[in-house]
Amino acid sequence: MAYNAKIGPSILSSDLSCLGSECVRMMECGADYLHLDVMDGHFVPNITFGHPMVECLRKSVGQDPFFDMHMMVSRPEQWVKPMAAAGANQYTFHLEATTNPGNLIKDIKESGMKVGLAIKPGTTEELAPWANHIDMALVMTVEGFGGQKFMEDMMPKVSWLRSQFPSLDIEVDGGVGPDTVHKCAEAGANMIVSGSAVIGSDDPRSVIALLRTAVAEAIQKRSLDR
Ligand SMILES: O=C(CO)[C@@H](O)[C@H](O)COP(=O)(O)O
Ligand SMILES: [Fe+2]
Repeated sequence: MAYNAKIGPSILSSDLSCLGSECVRMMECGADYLHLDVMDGHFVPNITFGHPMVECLRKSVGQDPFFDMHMMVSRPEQWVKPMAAAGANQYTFHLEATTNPGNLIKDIKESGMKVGLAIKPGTTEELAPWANHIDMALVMTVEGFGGQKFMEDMMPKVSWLRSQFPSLDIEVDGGVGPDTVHKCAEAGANMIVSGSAVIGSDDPRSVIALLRTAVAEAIQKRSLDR
C-alpha cells in the first residue's frame, strides 16, 4: 500500500480576486496540494482560467505547493506544454475529452508532469486499461462545477478501482467535506479535493485535519484487514 492521505483544496471556491494569498492560506492551514480547476466553457459549461493565471500563481506562491491541474477542457492535448511551462506539477485530463489517451499520457510525462486521468460520473470501466500508466485516477462525484451535492453512487466505482489497483492514487472531487469524506475514504479514495467545505469554513485548518484523519484511518483499517 504505497499511497497516503492527501487533501487538496479546490481554490475555485475562494475569493478569486485574491487567489495568490488564498493558495498560501490553504497551504498554511495544512493542505497537501492545491487543486486548480480549468474549465473552457465547452467541455463543461463554465469558464475559469488558463496557463497565464497558473504562471502568475506559481510566481506568487513559490516552488513548493503541488499544483494538480484539473483540465475540464476539450482538446486537452493543446495545453500540456503551456501548463508545464507555467509551473503545473500534475496534468489531470478527462478521458472523455480525448481519442488518444496513450499519446497524451506520453506527452504529459515527457513534459515533466505527473499524469492524472479523470472520469465524469457517466464513465466507468473505461479508465482501467490506463490505470497502470498514470499517477492518479480522479473519480468525479459531481457533474461540471463547484458547490454541488456529492454523488454517493460513484462510490462503487472507487471501491472497484481500489480493489483492482491497490497502489494507485485515487482522488475524488465534488461535494466532498466532513459529511461525505468517510464514504470516500471507506471506498478507497486517498486524495480528497474539497472546495466549498474547506474554503467556505471559518476554520479550514480543522476541516483539512478532519478530512485527513478520516482517510488515514480508512487506509490503516484496510491494511489491517489484508
Ligand atoms: O472540479 C470541480 C467541479 O467540477 C471541483 O474541483 C469543485 O470545484 C469542487 O468544489 P466542491 O464541490 O468541493 O465545492
Ligand atoms: Fe476539480
